Amino acid sequence: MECKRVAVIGATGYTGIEVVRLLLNHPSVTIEYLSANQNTGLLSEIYPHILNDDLFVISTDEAYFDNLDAVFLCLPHGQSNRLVAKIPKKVKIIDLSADFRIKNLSLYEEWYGAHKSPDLVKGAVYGLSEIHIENIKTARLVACPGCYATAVLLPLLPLLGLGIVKEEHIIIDAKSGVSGAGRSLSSENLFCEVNGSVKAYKISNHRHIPEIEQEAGLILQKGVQDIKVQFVPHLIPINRGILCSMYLNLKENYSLDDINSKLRSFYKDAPFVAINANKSINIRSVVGTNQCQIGIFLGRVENSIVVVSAIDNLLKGAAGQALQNFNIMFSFDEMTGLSNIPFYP
Ligand SMILES: NC(=O)C1=CN([C@@H]2O[C@H](COP(=O)(O)OP(=O)(O)OC[C@H]3O[C@@H](n4cnc5c(N)ncnc54)[C@H](OP(=O)(O)O)[C@@H]3O)[C@@H](O)[C@H]2O)C=CC1
Ligand SMILES: CC(=O)N[C@@H](CCC(=O)OP(=O)(O)O)C(=O)O
Repeated sequence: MECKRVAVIGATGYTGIEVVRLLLNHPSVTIEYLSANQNTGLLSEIYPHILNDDLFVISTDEAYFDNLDAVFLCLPHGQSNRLVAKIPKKVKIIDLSADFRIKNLSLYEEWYGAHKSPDLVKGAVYGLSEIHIENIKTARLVACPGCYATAVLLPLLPLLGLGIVKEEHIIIDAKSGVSGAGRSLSSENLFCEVNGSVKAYKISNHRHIPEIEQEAGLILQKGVQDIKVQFVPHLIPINRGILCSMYLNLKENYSLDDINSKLRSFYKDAPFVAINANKSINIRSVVGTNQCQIGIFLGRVENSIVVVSAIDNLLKGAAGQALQNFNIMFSFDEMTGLSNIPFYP
């Protein structure tokens, strides 16, 4: 099959270098160039785990787009929406930032500031692969979801959409490894600050709340701000991975077997989503993979369930889902370049 020519903009960040690693194992991709803000030069000198001596990182100011089929934007929020206007329409865009995730511009502005390419927001597709696969197939611009949002929405959306759980009192407790914060320096993420501790942060004030509420509202055919969730993220002293526990109330007295079979049937064609009743879920079993593992349990309170999901924030939560979306956009098998099994222990 013909190779697609791609560029990775922001290739020196944590998600960017994961995209590069995955692309190097993709049989139908040619990397045209990589770019960064300041960290330019031979990639193997910036990242010693990459041994190729022919991959150079240029400045994003010198980025060109004419001969590309696709571009991965792995930039901080507010930078992608600046750049997209320069990209010709024939080039497909896979954006890992939040710039095109939120459909309501005033809501976007509330959380991220003024949008620099508002005209392109409407046509962008929210890139939660399993849920929006049909729209992703024909999309020109895919906005990959946030890492926490992916771990929350994969179990939550079918539970809401199939009428299994109530939309009120959705309680989400999520924990993330430190790579979720990116590679740029911040004293909050220094070893001594993070190691040996766990902290809850941005309680009820995390920027993934609007995208979670938007998608929950859409699946229920309600407004993007009609559903409210309690969301508490925690920073834990590991490099990668997200574990998310959700406490939900059932609409009817469903058995666990019922819920398990409804979810399994919803995801029957989704190679990266694994559902199990009463299976203990952990981060180790998904790190290094594009999987989302989901465990469902009966709650102790009458008519309640507890749902636990785990993903690798840099793969299903970022670069892996981005490549999955690329595969869908270009009609490759969804799993191309993504079929890793995690190492153990
Ligand atoms: N980390 C994660 O788990 C996830 C991250 N995301 C999102 O993906 C995007 C990238 O995240 P991540 O890789 O973690 O971030 P990093 O901070 O690790 O990397 C950012 C990249 O963008 C470049 N860059 C930094 N500032 C600018 C600027 N002002 N203009 C142009 N380029 C710039 C950096 O270049 P240089 O090295 O030269 O500074 C680097 O290549 C973000 O929007 C993030 O929110 C989404 C899901 C998960
Ligand atoms: C541990 C940690 O700091 N995580 C990041 C989320 C990273 C991510 O996926 O989100 P965006 O793409 O929306 O930036 C945070 O809480 O801000």
